[in-house]
Amino acid sequence: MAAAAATLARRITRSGVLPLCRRLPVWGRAARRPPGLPLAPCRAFSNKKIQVDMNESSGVATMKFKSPPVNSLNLDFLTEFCISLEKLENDRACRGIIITSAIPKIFSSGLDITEMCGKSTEHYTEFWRAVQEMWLRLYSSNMVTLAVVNGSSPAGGCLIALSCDYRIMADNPKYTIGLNEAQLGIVAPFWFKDTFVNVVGQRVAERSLQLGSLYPAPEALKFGIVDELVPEEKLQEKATAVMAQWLALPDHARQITKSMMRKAVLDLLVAHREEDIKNFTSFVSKESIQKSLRMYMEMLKKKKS
Ligand SMILES: CCCCCCCCCCC/C=C/C(=O)SCCNC(=O)CCNC(=O)[C@H](O)C(C)(C)COP(=O)(O)OP(=O)(O)OC[C@H]1O[C@@H](n2cnc3c(N)ncnc32)[C@H](O)[C@@H]1OP(=O)(O)O
Repeated sequence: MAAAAATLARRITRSGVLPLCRRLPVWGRAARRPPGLPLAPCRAFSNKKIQVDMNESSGVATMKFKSPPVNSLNLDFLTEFCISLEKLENDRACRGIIITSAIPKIFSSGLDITEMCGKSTEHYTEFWRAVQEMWLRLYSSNMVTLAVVNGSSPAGGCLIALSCDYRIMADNPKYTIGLNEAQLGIVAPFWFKDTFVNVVGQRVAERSLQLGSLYPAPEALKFGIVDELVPEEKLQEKATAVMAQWLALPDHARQITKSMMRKAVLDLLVAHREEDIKNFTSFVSKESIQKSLRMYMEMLKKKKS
């Protein structure tokens, strides 16, 4: 596992573009399972920050974020996330993934702000490439991707949910979700924006992005950021039912349709990846941006006392 992580990290950071394997539609992966063979009911693999349980009889993997205190997306987390996605993508038995959190009340707090503060240009480059890689893999996945948002999910956490095919959120107004970058004095990059527009439409996205709005769950439902609200104790049951509904269709038709809907947005980042990294590094390296991020971190810490 450590060797695989190191290899992937090297590939992400050195070669520039990690080959996005199996991006094109896979024809009926479930149909290739040898008929009549007994299936092991469940397999699991776990890294430091993400637990994956694979149910082979349903072909559904559950990926649980378990990086306390708040599942922030640092370089190690992103690398593990990419490795887990790659493993599942290449596993013919896996047709769907449920992405959720093992940390109570938090889905993910978004990008780890400390990765964007006081670091070198090389570090910002490596970090941003990993963020891009995570999104490219998730948004282009052939599997059915279902976000079970069982806690707050600002910024990068919201991006993960938006990149899935369907979003179920716990029906709790204390949990918020949204792309709140503007509140930190930073700007959601074009592919965050495009992903958001593809889910909620231009008007809601423009207003929400300019205001950096974080929506309590009921409002998130109203604006289409999530598809359903479910009492927290019913999330698992609902996720299983929704997944079964999506998996009832032939894989190839769903996959080609998904690829058709998302291709333009994916292609844009692939074509402008290096430029996007340069924009990010020069943006976060500005003293004014560093100051905003430091103040935001201080505000988070003060809020406690
Ligand atoms: C020209 C255009 C060019 C564009 C170029 C690109 C520009 C840059 C784009 C960058 C995009 C950024 C995306 C992001 O995701 S930024 C991150 C945004 N996240 C947030 O705003 C969430 C902040 N956190 C919270 O609101 C709360 O912590 C939360 C609701 C998640 C949980 O609250 P709770 O009360 O349960 O926990 P605490 O607040 O006490 O937090 C516990 C500790 O965790 C630390 N923490 C929280 N969030 C983060 C984070 N995102 N990164 C790092 N650390 C985080 C918090 O400080 C506490 O730490 P301590 O225990 O040490 O005090």
